[in-house]
Amino acid sequence: MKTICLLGATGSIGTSTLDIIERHPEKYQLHSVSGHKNWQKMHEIIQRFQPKVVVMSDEQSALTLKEAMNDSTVEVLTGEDALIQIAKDPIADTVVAAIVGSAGLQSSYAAVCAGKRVLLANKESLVISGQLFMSAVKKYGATLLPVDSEHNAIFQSLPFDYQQGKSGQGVKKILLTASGGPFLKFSQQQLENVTPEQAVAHPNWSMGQKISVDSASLMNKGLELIEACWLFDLKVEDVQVVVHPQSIIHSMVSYADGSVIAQMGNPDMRTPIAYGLSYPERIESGVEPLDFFQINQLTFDQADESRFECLALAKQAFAQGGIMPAILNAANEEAVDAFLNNNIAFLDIAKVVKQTMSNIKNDEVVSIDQLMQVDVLARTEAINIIKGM
Ligand SMILES: NC(=O)C1=CN([C@@H]2O[C@H](COP(=O)(O)OP(=O)(O)OC[C@H]3O[C@@H](n4cnc5c(N)ncnc54)[C@H](OP(=O)(O)O)[C@@H]3O)[C@@H](O)[C@H]2O)C=CC1
Ligand SMILES: CC(=O)[C@@H](O)[C@H](O)COP(=O)(O)O
Ligand SMILES: [Mn+2]
Repeated sequence: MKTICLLGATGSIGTSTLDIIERHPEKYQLHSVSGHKNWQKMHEIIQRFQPKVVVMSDEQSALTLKEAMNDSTVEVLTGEDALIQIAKDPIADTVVAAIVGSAGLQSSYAAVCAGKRVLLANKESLVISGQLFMSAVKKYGATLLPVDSEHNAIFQSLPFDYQQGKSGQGVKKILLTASGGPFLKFSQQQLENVTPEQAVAHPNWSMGQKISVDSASLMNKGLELIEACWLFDLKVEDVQVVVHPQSIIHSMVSYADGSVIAQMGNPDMRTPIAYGLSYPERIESGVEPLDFFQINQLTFDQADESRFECLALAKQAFAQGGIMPAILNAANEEAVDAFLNNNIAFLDIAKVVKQTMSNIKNDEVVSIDQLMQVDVLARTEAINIIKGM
């Protein structure tokens, strides 16, 4: 029996994880959960799963939840310290890190430092703090299992020794697939007028708002490229983005002998989550197997970085190193939020990120605390840029 701490239980990944846990009550027990503001959904989760500890990181939502509950056996906590507390609590052996954005960094890092089995959905953790994060995985003997569909696919397509941290093994290139998002075929002129509603309507995946906008701008692919480099000890040149609009192949590994191994499946996050929960075994996930006679075609193309500048900006930030990826990430989070609130246009997202990156001087990474300060600084800068637009 595995005992689970689920960070970001009220979100899209959280919901898919709960579905898997519910399918296998003999294998998984939910010990602790976190949400931020959605106390109604958390109330339902408590009734369904009866976790022992609940964190609502937003204080007012924690109070409202407490008032709505009459079950005193559940402990309701609030704040960042409480998130870290459940992430490193020895009772849970497995932590699913599914908070969105830099808000998820400290708790996922705490889980790694506690030597947990960590199912990482929060790609921003690796973008911001890749070096520190991966060093901590080694130092504290954590088991890091990527949940992001592409990285999970790469992990599944790598040889066992590579999965255990021994790079080489005849691996030549990683082919990171990208759907291209809802605006794949849009001209530059059409991109000027797209709305938040259009941006969050991903053609293949049902996801939270922030990652959906990132997919539409291709920032998601930029973040994933950085994520892949840290996870699999690669250089940017080792990773090729391949636009594959059907999202059937979730990524591939190309080998020295000419073999290319791909992981395929219907686009449903329950597959990588089930894989992470049961690794190295496999369990039922509720996802229908692919029906090859229903698939019309699988197509592939290059990514267009002139129309989707965010991908190029992410590559630049990673090449510059230091705190620059943290600056990129923070600026992007603010810009996406402003776009979703109709305060800036879609194409302004890249402008805000680019300007923030050039306004803040790069520096060496020292600690997670320093990176959290950089996050605040870059957000302040990005907000000023947004106000001036
Ligand atoms: N959805 C997907 O298919 C995929 C997601 N990912 C990654 O997984 C992560 C989660 O994505 P997704 O589930 O789509 O996102 P959602 O927006 O659906 O859910 C986000 C979760 O984080 C919580 N949260 C939001 N803000 C804060 C905060 N400031 N402090 C603490 N918790 C907070 C939310 O709480 P509440 O709702 O209660 O306010 C919710 O539980 C992201 O990093 C994303 O990039 C990766 C691959 C695929
Ligand atoms: C499901 C998942 O992992 C998302 O990150 C997905 O990859 C988004 O798709 P694109 O960014 O390729 O549009
Ligand atoms: Mn992905």
